[in-house]
Amino acid sequence: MVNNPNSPFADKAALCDWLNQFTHPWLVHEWADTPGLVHWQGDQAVIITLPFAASSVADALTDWIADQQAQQIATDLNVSVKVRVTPLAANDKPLLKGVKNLLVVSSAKGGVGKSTTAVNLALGLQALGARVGLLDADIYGPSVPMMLGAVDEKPSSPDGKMMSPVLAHGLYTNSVGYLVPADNATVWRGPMASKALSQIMNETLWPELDYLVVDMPPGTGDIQLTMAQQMPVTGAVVITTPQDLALADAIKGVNMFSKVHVPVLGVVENMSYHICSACGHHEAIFGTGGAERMARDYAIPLLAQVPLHIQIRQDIDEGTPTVASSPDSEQAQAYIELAGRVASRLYWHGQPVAEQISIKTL
Ligand SMILES: Nc1ncnc2c1ncn2[C@@H]1O[C@H](COP(=O)(O)OP(=O)(O)OP(=O)(O)O)[C@@H](O)[C@H]1O
Repeated sequence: MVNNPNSPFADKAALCDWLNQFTHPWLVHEWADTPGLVHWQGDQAVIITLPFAASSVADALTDWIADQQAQQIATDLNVSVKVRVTPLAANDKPLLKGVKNLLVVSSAKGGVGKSTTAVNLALGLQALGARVGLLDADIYGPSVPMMLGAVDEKPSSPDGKMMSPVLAHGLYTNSVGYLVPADNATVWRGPMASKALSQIMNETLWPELDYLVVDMPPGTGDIQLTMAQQMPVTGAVVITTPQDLALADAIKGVNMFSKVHVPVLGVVENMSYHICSACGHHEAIFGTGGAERMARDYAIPLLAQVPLHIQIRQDIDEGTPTVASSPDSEQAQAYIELAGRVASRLYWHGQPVAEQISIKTL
């Protein structure tokens, strides 16, 4: 109960009622009532902490409050809005040391744009104010070093045991591609591939990260299943393309995660429609409606429809992914929007864990 007679609100519930008038697609109805988000001791200082990558929401909320105060509402309060990502429980496994949330990006078949999406999604989370790592676990086609323009980099190992990730475009990254030339990795099979994978998974010394995005090998076989089972995964995103066959495969991907109790956040339809680089015209070259139908029939959220755009391919081939090179473009905004949806769904459907007990070694 707040007893300050000068306060515009009788108590915290009244303060939260006021804040709940601010709405955003990434916030739930009556978001301000969520424990831990609004701090107010009854004095003039109110601190709002958004618990997932959402700096654009923080900016919009700050503007809304300024607007309200310009209308003489709550003028006595000094409200600050910040983002601090909350660690979430991951299928009963202890979190990776330093990593608050582990997000896997997967596809049932190769070539659908899984790595391109993983890289731009990681950069999108970063654009929303998070500290992000990217683990390239695609041992058969480790493309992350090339996509980040870091093929000549190598992780350092100050203690001769653990690897320090390579920093590229602000992302902390590791990949078997840094350890062996990309051409060799594609011929790896069985034990060699598993050994390389367990090495980068267990011997990387991640700094404090809000999100670690893992680019999985394509497919729904044993190796993917084992990985999904062994990692402390907070949520999975499945990438597909609009063709009927790819959509049918995406269901396999969703089912694989369900088997090992990993929550699937939803599906991304990549190359959903073509944007002409000359005139900006949108054309649905593979037809429309398939992903929406699948989402409806199988109750899987459709997280984003990413356009097919020549610039996405050119940027990533040059090692400067679109979200890093032209963050204001329509294509980059599609990835940033995806990142916000992923981060918000992860939080609102997740189970927060206390930070001091969450950080354990695997
Ligand atoms: N939305 C897009 N617009 C234009 N080009 C794209 C888009 N998404 C992916 N690409 C291009 O398609 C090709 C395949 O993409 P990518 O390597 O990301 O697929 P993948 O599913 O990770 O493949 P793999 O199974 O080999 O790992 C790349 O050349 C990439 O630049």
